[in-house]
Amino acid sequence: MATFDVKKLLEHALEARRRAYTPYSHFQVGAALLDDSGAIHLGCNIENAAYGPTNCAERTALFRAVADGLAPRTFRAIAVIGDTEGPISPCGTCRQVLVELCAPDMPVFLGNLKGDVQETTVSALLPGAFSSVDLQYDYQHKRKN
Ligand SMILES: O=c1ccn([C@H]2C[C@H](O)[C@@H](CO)O2)c(=O)[nH]1
Repeated sequence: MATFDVKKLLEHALEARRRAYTPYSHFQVGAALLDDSGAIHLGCNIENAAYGPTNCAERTALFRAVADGLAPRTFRAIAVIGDTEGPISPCGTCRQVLVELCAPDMPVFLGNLKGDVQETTVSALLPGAFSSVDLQYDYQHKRKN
């Protein structure tokens, strides 16, 4: 049982979605990231005429939280919402960034406008991910083992 309000987190993701800057795809996505103090960090997708620099909602929320001083891997959950047929499916780049900045067992709630919600985890979204472990990087001491 989650010790936080999943419905509220999804509502925040929906609110974040309204801020999306999507002149090219017109596909708006919102994300809400819960930190260990209970604060929620919002993210939306922000597109670009060159397409490649587009930032997804998930990465916007994660990068914003880290830039605001939150320590990576201390987050408790993330909710993502888009206007998809089933629960939204994060892109490969966002899955890799989730692996980098969140604990493997952190819950991820994927929703859509119809109210479908799928609960998964960071590690389930990207099995076999390349990570700091592969670099033999000691994250705690910021040096190679
Ligand atoms: O999980 C997802 C999937 C897609 N997008 C964005 C990227 C782009 O702006 C638009 C269409 O791919 O949706 C997200 O923000 N998150």
